Amino acid sequence: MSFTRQLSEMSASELNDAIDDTNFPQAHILSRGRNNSVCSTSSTSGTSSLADRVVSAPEEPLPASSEEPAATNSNRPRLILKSSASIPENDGTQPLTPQTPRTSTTPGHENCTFHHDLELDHKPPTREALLPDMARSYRLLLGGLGENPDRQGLIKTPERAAKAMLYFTKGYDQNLEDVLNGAVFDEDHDEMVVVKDIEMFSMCEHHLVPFYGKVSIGYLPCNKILGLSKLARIVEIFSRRLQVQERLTKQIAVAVTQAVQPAGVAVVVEGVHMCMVMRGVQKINSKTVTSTMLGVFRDDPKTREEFLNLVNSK
Ligand SMILES: Nc1nc2c(ncn2[C@@H]2O[C@H](COP(=O)(O)OP(=O)(O)OP(=O)(O)O)[C@@H](O)[C@H]2O)c(=O)[nH]1
Ligand SMILES: [Zn+2]
Repeated sequence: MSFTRQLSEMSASELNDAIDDTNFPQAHILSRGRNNSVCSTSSTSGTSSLADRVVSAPEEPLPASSEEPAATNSNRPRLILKSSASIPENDGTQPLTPQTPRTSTTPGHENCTFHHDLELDHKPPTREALLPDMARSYRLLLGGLGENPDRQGLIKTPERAAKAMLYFTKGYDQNLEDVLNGAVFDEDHDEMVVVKDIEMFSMCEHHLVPFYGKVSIGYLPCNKILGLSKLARIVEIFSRRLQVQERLTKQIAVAVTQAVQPAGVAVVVEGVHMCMVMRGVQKINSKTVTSTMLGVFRDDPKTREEFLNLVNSK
């Protein structure tokens, strides 16, 4: 079973629950590199999902150290990444990109070539097969507004709107493995990588109106780097769905983790929610900032500060 399939098999809420307590490998299985950066020394490879990387926190106390981060003293239950699980090396027998059409192995979804993460309960085999039903719904909506769906200006609107909605949610049809396209490179580099101000357009799952903004992503590599554009593509996978900003932020962080197993990942999302601008409280200048800090970004204040300084610099 491929790495992506395993990631995909987690529902949004499972993913959310899992990440809430995610921490990176404990000090006893880590070697210290650059400053306080940490890389797993485990050579274990192979496939693993977040779910099967959940292990109990070690019984033995962590080594006392002045550098010991406060986060490791937390009493809350923790998910620990068991090893440096990675996308399987391509030994030449497996294509990097799955065959198309891709199908699901999940019962009831055998013919499905989209919704890899199964966030949606769906029947049609392709996204386009959704169009007629969606267009009918938009037509009803127009009627519900008191409009005449048959007047000239609106005649094609239901189909246009359906196509637009499919576009706004096209992330459901994407998966990490395809998007990465093998652009993960071995590189002896352990300095922070930051790509900031990546434009993001998403759809508020509560009101079905847009929220938009920018995403900044940082990671501290452990001998693997990611093609730079892939960070922006990861943002697309998860923003082009019905979302809440908090989940979007976490999903991006987890995907970067899955892609390159870094020592840490930091994601900051700054969003403007049209549901708060055009309606409701109508606060046109409010911005929502969410962040997910994993691994060394969570544990080491200096690393986190370095990232935030880079993100906030003009
Ligand atoms: N946490 C979070 N909340 C969001 C997001 N997008 C929209 N919301 C909120 O979802 C909530 C829905 O609240 P409800 O009271 O059920 O809906 P409502 O009556 O339309 O709420 P108002 O927006 O306050 O008018 C609102 O507070 C929205 O601001 C998001 O990305 N994250
Ligand atoms: Zn909303």
